[in-house]
Amino acid sequence: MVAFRNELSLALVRHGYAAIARLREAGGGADWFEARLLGRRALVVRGPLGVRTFYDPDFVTRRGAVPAPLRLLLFGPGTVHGLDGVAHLERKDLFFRIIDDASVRRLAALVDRRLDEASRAWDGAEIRLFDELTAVYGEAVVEWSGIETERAEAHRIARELALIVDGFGIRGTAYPRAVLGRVRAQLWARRIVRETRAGERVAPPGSALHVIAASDLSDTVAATELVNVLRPTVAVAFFGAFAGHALAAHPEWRSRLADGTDDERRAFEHEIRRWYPFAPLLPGRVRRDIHWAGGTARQKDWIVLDIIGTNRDPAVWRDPDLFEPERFLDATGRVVEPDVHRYVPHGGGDVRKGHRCPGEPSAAALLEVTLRRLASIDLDLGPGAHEVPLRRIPSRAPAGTRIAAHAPR
Ligand code: HEM
Repeated sequence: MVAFRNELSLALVRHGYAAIARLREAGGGADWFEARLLGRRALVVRGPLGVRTFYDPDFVTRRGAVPAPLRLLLFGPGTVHGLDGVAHLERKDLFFRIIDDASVRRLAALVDRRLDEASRAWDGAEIRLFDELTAVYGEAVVEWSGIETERAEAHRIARELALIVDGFGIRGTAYPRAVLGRVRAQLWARRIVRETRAGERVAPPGSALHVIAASDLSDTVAATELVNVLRPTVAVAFFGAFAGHALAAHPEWRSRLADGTDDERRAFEHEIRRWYPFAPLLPGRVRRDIHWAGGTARQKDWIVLDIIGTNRDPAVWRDPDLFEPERFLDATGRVVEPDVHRYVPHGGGDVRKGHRCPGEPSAAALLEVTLRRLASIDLDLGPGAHEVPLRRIPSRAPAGTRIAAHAPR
């Protein structure tokens, strides 16, 4: 039993998002501490120095960093996430060619239009916000990606993609359902890529499908990367549902978000991604010995970046456990963009050089338009929906609870 005492995978199963904090407390409370992951030594780090170390390619590699059951489920075969060095930068460039300021604006406009349409049907109804947003984001991103398809088909694929993300905690029935979702989404994407390459389907120049189909990736890897654009965009629905929760919990912000400045919406959006739980950690493998106050992490040991602990690091954030969007506003009401080594819901460091998420601008833009729409609707959380579930990974708010929505003002 003693051998399992500080085994992170077991702690995650037992304590969900509180796992790392509990192991840290049990080990004396230091920012960096030693644990075990899948039976091997793991250095768990948080805070700015932890982020710098985790993203230093001299010390950390991503090869073999994500265990296969999770890697194949979440990211797919041959994905950008597991590449290092030049191969990684070349693959990453594919995503920068797809996601730029103009394309993010286009995606946000598509989402805004569909949200407007969908929210009119919510009048007086009880809706599941997560499901509604999955459909809205899914339909928008399928169109934005240059994939022509029926609305019902876009909704079906959006549900598969949401299932994949819902299973990343690798627990209970969510995991096998997620695996089925991955298989179906992967086959669908491979068919789309093949049809495009065969000239049977036309993708608008510059669209995700066009860029990916024109690449020299195999059909399977091209399908993987197409899903790596679609899946995480649908996954913004996890934060979108939290946005509904945050608005219900902080009604004093509603008029500021419906009619206020872009800066206020952006500050609120930043705080949602800092405060609400989604990805709990990132795993890497030590490439070169890391000497730290508690010892030495050796080659092939795990290194784990504590995302939640960094986003709530008391050495960085004032009252880190309070939900306070004002922390991202300066005295003149302008938004203060968070530091890339202190704010890591999408990973940290330089997005161009490391593995940080290239889709962060899309996620932020989607959340901002969602906040503006939701702020003009009455959202009543059902009984029991005020707690954010922290045992289950990924958490969802408000899990399975209905929200009474009323017509836009
Ligand atoms: C809910 C919203 C999202 C969250 C919380 C999120 C989070 C993350 C995290 C934590 C990483 C890993 C960073 C690392 O390994 O250092 C990542 C990587 C990635 N994300 Fe996102 N992401 C989101 C949305 C998006 C969107 C909308 C896209 C694309 C349109 C996207 C595409 C990617 C890709 C391609 C990578 C791999 C980057 C690499 O390995 O270099 N993500 N994301």
